[in-house]
Amino acid sequence: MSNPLLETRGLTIQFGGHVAVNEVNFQLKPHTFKSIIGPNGAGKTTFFNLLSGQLKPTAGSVFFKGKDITKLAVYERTRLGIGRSFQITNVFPNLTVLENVRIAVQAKGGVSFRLFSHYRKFHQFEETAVRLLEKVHLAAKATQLAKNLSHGDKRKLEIAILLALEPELLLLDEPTAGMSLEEVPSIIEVIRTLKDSGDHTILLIEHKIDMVLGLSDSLAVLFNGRLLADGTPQEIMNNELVQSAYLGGLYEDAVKS
Ligand SMILES: Nc1ncnc2c1ncn2[C@@H]1O[C@H](COP(=O)(O)OP(=O)(O)OP(=O)(O)O)[C@@H](O)[C@H]1O
Repeated sequence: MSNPLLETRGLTIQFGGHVAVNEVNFQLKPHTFKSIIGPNGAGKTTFFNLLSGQLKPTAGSVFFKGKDITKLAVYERTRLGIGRSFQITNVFPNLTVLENVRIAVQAKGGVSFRLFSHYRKFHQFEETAVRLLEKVHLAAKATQLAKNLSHGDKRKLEIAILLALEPELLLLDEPTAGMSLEEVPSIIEVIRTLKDSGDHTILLIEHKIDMVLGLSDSLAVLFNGRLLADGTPQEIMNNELVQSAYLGGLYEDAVKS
């Protein structure tokens, strides 16, 4: 049995009187794909914020590769190999798609703009950027300005920028949020490509269960800040606790909204 890449022990955060994440003990094995599901307000994004360092817990710890990272800042966690996407797309609108990714590759390479005179190096960064755009099925739009992309393509661009940091662990926060129904299959395809590449461990938030059943090796169910269950998709669908607390009644909301 491999050690977990990511682990939380008793992870808790309280906002005033509200416990948004409540004593969560969670494990993620390397090179697996897990989705966190749960209705609106279950604590999924807050849990992600605790993993990526945007929030500090009231109690409990986060471990990455066995190291306690609870007190580390976001950039330190990024450096260790944790890459996180947000529900809101975050790209430079007036740069081209390729430029957006090339700058991220360049930043990872530690080369500043002023030192950026060596043509060969520039070419290498650009080649890497093109390769990343191919990975997210966006190479054909490399020369378009980012601001002219559809919402779905912006999400793909954001993933390519994230990949430029070469994260071992990818935290994807509702990659289909705000997308039109027509755009959803293509982003799912991108996520499947990332999974099949075997290069990353992936943890994905989604509140529409049907979206992730076919993709996930396992599902973790958050409900009222608590980890209600964690298992294979089959185990989760058959879990009585999940059925009564989440699938019963709330499932309809979760798949429709
Ligand atoms: N900074 C904050 N201050 C106060 N309450 C917060 C804060 N962040 C989150 N909460 C509360 O914590 C609970 C969990 O919110 P969270 O956004 O993590 O849920 P979620 O499962 O990601 O929901 P959604 O699917 O709608 O994104 C909610 O009740 C929310 O109002």
